[in-house]
Amino acid sequence: MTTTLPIAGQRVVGRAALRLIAADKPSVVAILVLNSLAAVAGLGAPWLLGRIVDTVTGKGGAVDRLALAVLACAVAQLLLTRFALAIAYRFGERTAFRIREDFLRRALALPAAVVERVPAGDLAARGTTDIDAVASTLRDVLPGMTVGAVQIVFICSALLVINPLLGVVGVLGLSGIWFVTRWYLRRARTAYLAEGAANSVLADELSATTAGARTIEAFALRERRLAAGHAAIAETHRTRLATLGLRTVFFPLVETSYAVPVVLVLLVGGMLSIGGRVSLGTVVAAVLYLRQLVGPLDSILIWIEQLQSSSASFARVEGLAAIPAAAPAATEAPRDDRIEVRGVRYAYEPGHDVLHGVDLTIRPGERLAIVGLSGAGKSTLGMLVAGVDRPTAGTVTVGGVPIADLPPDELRRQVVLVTQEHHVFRESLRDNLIVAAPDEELHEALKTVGADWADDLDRDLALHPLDGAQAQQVALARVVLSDPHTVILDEATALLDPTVARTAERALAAVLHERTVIAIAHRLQTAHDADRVAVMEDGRIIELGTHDELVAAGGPYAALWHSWHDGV
Ligand SMILES: Nc1ncnc2c1ncn2[C@@H]1O[C@H](COP(=O)(O)OP(=O)(O)OP(=O)(O)O)[C@@H](O)[C@H]1O
Repeated sequence: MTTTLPIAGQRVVGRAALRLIAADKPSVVAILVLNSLAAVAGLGAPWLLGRIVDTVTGKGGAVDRLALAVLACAVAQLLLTRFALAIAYRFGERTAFRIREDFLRRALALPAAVVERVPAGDLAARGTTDIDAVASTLRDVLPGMTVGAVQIVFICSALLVINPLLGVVGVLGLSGIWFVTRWYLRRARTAYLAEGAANSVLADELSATTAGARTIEAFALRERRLAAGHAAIAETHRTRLATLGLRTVFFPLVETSYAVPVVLVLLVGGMLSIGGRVSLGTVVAAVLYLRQLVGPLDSILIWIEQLQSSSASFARVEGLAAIPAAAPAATEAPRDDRIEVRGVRYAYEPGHDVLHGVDLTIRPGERLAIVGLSGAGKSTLGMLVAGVDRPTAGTVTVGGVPIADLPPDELRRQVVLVTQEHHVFRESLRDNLIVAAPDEELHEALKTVGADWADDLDRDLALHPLDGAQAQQVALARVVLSDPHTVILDEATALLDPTVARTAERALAAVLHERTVIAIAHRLQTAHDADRVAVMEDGRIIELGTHDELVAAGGPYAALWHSWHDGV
């Protein structure tokens, strides 16, 4: 069962955007000022063209000087825009950097148990495509909106100044755009959130399909995966069509709304001009201003549209902050190496306990095997004893301190969980060993686990990847370096091929030497060799004792043992 990552509300997104803007105030101010000046420079041309018309019709000054002024305005606008853009791009990239860093920090601060349960595709989509969408909007939206807004304010003012009546007619004629935009905004956020969620599901399906390629082949699951993939693609298609559908209504309506004020000004201006109350040049300038409004209005509306999609993305990025980070670490150090599990319950989903009050004391130095049918709760118990998550009720302590509260460095010295998943990072071999130690110690640890191939600690594992057996040796070398008193083995060598498993088991034996071992046993031979065996069924320990005691007791373990032993 997976957990869905939360989505931040509009207010949280708004505050986060303001924080990002406030973090780079000088750039924002420069962007606003330069773009405003560029917008003012851009206003010179229509007014000057109006004067040229009046000059030609015999009411003004020299045409050549006016034409030169038009050119000067254009050059000033070009230069100011260029500098404003350069600052805006740098601002955008710095901001993207900040969002990415924050996202990474938040993702790493999530409790490991949460990370394991969230769909990997969703986390990846939020960390890549969503952040990209936010970053490019922040980079472009500020200059885009400023230029647009300043131009609109100045153009409308100019319109009102050259002729107040024509100005009012023009501005009123534009009001239809407001209604159209309101209609659109009411629907867009939900539609874009649905699109983002569908994209995440698709990313998840694709990553699950690639990660499970072997299983799919082995169990002939191709058709089932195709059906699941098809459903995810169909949902992406449907949600994309929904947002595109909104745009197919929005943009044509806006286009039509632009013509309304021009027609009105031409009608009113024409009548006033015939009556001699306004010059033809003024009507021409008013119409040119209105036509000039189309550019900034268009860009503002495109930005509003873009803001809808990227604020949905930002809501997904910020959603991560809504998950409580791992609880503060314990300050107390464990008194001894004794691990106690008392009255432990655990639920992956609220209300559905998979452990129902487990009690267990793990004696320092013992080898304890946990056996039971699939789904009995063995891995869950192992995960809690390893401090990956806290129990829903009850306690899991080492030396009297709750294990999951230990700071990572301390926890690593107490208990380490070894599973069949060996994470190798795209870094050097040295960095992959994780524990900072002198080279001799690192070599020694690698030698202990039989990694004869590992002579170069600087080997770049991104360029020269490890095979399965080598990756497992690196994982075991990490255990040697952490030097915990207790190691939990959960299917540590179960899925490896037999030749590799033998090497791995030799390495494992070296690692386990003189440590407490809790082995989640899939082969009863492991239980036979252990000091004690705990038998789990439906989230409870139903038997606990030595192999011989349990066989003699003739209970569930004895039955399991006989059926396995007779089958061998
Ligand atoms: N991530 C998870 N989300 C929801 N339920 C889970 C999750 N992991 C395990 N469970 C459920 O918890 C119960 C115990 O599972 P657990 O993996 O601990 O059993 P197990 O004994 O280790 O089984 P196996 O031998 O198959 O690994 C099962 O019902 C399982 O379906």
